[in-house]
Amino acid sequence: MARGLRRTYRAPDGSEIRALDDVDLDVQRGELTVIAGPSGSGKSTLLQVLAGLDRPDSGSVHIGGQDITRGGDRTLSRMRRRRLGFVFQSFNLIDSLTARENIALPMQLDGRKVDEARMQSLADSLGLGERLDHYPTQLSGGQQQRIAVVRALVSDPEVVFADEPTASLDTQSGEQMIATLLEVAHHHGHAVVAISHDPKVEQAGDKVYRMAAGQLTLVRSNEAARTDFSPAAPWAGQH
Ligand SMILES: Nc1ncnc2c1ncn2[C@@H]1O[C@H](COP(=O)(O)OP(=O)(O)OP(=O)(O)O)[C@@H](O)[C@H]1O
Repeated sequence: MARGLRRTYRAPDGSEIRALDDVDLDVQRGELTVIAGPSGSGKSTLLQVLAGLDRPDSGSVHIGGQDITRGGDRTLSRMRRRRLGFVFQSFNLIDSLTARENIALPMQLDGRKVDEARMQSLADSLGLGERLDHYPTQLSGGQQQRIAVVRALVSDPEVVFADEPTASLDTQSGEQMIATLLEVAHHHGHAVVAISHDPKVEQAGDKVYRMAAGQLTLVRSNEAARTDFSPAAPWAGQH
């Protein structure tokens, strides 16, 4: 996915900060990839570059055969809307819209029609099938998160990025979120990339990398993780 990424910032005293120092990364469908590491090690910079929200000084990021570090801003934002899904720390649900309307909104803003059957089957598989016509305030914190996950998945993205997905959650909701991300990777067959400080997220990862001073090292790879990935799922294998 990413090769030779470098991103340098200039500190106020004029010195260079290597936020990304020759980073390579491959992510696989059907796997939860976790990027851990201390504050300031470069995790957010990496996520931003992988998701096309920031450009590296050098190196490449390929998503679906396209190098997203090339091309103009419009191409980039279209690629982001069509090929990537995001689960942020705050779920950014709109209280005046139902769950169904919240899920549909990003695709509607992009001028696309939502596949209602896909939405329903994602919601069913995350235990939200009966809740799509509820408003966010009528849902528990855990259910709200899962709405945000369905919203990230409904456009069938190639990669789903999760930025500190458990940071704002209590222990139980955090555990539910981890189970949901694993379900999304293992059962729905998406590539899920989470950056996190949370040891429980790190423990759950199929592949775990650690960032330190802008360098990325693989610390664990669990090859058995993908055995329950079902290519027969209706949303799999369409890329
Ligand atoms: N816009 C910027 N200008 C200057 N330096 C920056 C900028 N953004 C990040 N940095 C520096 O780059 C390094 C990596 O920052 P980054 O935010 O990627 O780390 P992080 O691992 O995500 O940290 P945290 O876990 O605290 O969010 C840090 O030393 C940071 O101070």
